[in-house]
Amino acid sequence: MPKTGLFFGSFNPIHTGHLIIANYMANHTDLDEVWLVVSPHNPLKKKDTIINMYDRLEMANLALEHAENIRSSTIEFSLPQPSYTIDTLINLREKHPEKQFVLIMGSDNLVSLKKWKNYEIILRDYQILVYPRPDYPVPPELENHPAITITDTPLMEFSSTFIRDAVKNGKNIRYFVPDSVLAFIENKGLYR
Ligand SMILES: Nc1ncnc2c1ncn2[C@@H]1O[C@H](COP(=O)(O)OP(=O)(O)OP(=O)(O)O)[C@@H](O)[C@H]1O
Ligand SMILES: O=C(O)c1ccc[n+]([C@@H]2O[C@H](COP(=O)([O-])O)[C@@H](O)[C@H]2O)c1
Repeated sequence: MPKTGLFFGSFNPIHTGHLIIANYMANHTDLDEVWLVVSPHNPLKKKDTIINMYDRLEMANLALEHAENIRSSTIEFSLPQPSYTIDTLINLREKHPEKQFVLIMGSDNLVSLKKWKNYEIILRDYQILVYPRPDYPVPPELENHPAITITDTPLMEFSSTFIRDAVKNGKNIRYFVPDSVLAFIENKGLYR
């Protein structure tokens, strides 16, 4: 059964950290592919900091132009908002019974997992590959949980928040995002 990693996120905007994680998961683990699922609205985030989902998708597609075994997914664009992960997982399972889905998340999301809708069902029914993130140690009660695998990958101390703040302050963000994404942000005047 093909194994597909689902990397859910706001991607506001997508950055080099996301791309390194997606590439590691798609090409250095036993996953066959990774789908980067652009979420219209994370239930735990205020909507006013999140730009239009189509611009976020476009940036993800630009960033993934040369990626191997990684593609974007718009599955949540047609589902109710905010975007509850369990609802998307159930929908994907129905649509793709031939695939085994595995979740990919940074350790910050693992820290807030207990606030997610039906998180016990997620932990019961899905494997989760966790990418460690500075300042977000894995909660001890989840460290040895059978659903969870912590990957042995380098820490990257940057975030979409850092990029949005830098753009607002007129700072240079080259290399934090791919050149194509940088050009898109500049041309559309995003995050100013
Ligand atoms: N530097 C990083 N190291 C590890 N995981 C990361 C990193 N940046 C993002 N992630 C993970 O990528 C996924 C999508 O993240 P998201 O789009 O929220 O990016 P973010 O940088 O955390 O954004 P924001 O700063 O807006 O909260 C989440 O699972 C998050 O944990
Ligand atoms: O299902 C939930 O209750 C839930 C709560 C918080 C976050 N999520 C999802 O987790 C993903 C990570 O979001 P983000 O903003 O950290 O990139 C995104 O797809 C959210 O919709 C899901």
